Amino acid sequence: MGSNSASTTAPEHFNSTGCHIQCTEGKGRGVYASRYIPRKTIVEISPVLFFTKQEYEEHGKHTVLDHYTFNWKDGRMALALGLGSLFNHSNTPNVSFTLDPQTDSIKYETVREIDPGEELCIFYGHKLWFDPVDVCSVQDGSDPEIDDGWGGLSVVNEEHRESTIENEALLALMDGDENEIIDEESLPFTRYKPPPDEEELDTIRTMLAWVVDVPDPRHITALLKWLKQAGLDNPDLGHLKRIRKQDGKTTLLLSTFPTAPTLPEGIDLPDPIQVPVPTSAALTLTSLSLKTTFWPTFYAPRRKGESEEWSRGKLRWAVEAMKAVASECKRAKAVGELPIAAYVPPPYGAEDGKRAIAHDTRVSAGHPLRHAVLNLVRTIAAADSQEKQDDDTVQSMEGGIDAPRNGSNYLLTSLTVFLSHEPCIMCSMALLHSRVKEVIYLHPMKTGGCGGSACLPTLQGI
Ligand SMILES: C[S@@+](CC[C@H](N)C(=O)[O-])C[C@H]1O[C@@H](n2cnc3c(N)ncnc32)[C@H](O)[C@@H]1O
Repeated sequence: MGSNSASTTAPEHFNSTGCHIQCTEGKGRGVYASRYIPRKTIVEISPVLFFTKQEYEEHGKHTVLDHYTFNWKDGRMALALGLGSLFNHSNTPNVSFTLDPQTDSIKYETVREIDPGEELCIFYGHKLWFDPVDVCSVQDGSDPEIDDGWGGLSVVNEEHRESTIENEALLALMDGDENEIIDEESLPFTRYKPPPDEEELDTIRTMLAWVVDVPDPRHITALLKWLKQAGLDNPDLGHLKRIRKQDGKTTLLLSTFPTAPTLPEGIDLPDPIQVPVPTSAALTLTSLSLKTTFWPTFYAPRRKGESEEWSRGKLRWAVEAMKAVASECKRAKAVGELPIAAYVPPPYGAEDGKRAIAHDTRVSAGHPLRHAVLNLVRTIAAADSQEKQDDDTVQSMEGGIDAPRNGSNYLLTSLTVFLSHEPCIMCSMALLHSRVKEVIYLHPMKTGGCGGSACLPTLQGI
């Protein structure tokens, strides 16, 4: 795009905010910093020229203007005048923009400090019509999490939301019967593709579980009842059979908790022991026979498409959750923290359940580990522990038994965590340890532990 003339530097732009126009190989013209620009500097306010949809469809779309026009809030097509049309795209933008319908203009503001010579970029959206060259990302080797802008959040950020082409597609997808399933190809996110099932003995992933031999199989019914009452029928072990009958011996699977469960009194049992058991169901028959050598495992071949289907209703639920994340990011930003947030809502369709939200507090706490995810996990742990104390008080008042609730020892069993940014390896491990069901994030990170630098759940030994 634009002219790639031999002279690559134009005079400094007369908006005098320290920007000039310059050409780059593969991108055409772009906006560059002539000098150091502090964070939160308004570098440009561009007036906007409007076209009707019809004018755009019949004319604009077939001209070079197509590279510059975008949807305004009310459905008209808009063209930013001034520098506005010359900001190139980056996945890690250093400039955010706000549409102002009062003045029919767009405000461009830096989201971090900009060094002289750096290009100023905005985030166009996730579906680009060209092959992006991305040099706006942090260039000085500093921590991208610290220097993070608003990349990715524009999809759910109210101020930016309606300016992206994909938003119209998103609104259309959410519209209609809540139970209607959305085609996998139309979903507004990409799924991390799990690796194929383990089909070699030494690649089977296992975890340690407590088991106990039951010398008299007539006690099995009573023991299964006890497992339930004791809260040990954890969904985490749902892929494994509870009882193994081998070489004339009956063995009962108890739990994967770190410490051995206290066995019921009145039944004569040996001490529990720990054995390795598969971490997931068998997806193929070969894997089934291998996994069963560790412990009897259920055979659960994946359905076509392999992963859980998404309905329009579930998408609406997820978009609402992401809006909560974006608002939390704004709150964090307003108090000088990094705009990184994590949110866990009750599961889709559930009327009630755990709910918590947290943002990064590394700046105010002066603590390098106060990542949003760790703050979220701590919030949930604190709430759980408070709830348990309250339950204990009620139980002791009522003389009830002190039994953990089903799956209550894990913090995020069956829950989805929504994040502004892909969690780092430390946070991914915390989520995994909390037995999170799924993680949905907006902004991928090179250092991430959910597909960026590694995908933790797929690592050998985890
Ligand atoms: C709004 S214009 C930006 C200014 C444009 N570079 C020019 O010279 O006029 C959008 C166009 O710039 C180009 N562009 C923007 N960001 C880019 C990027 N990261 N990599 C490659 N081309 C980019 C694409 O051709 C796109 O259609």
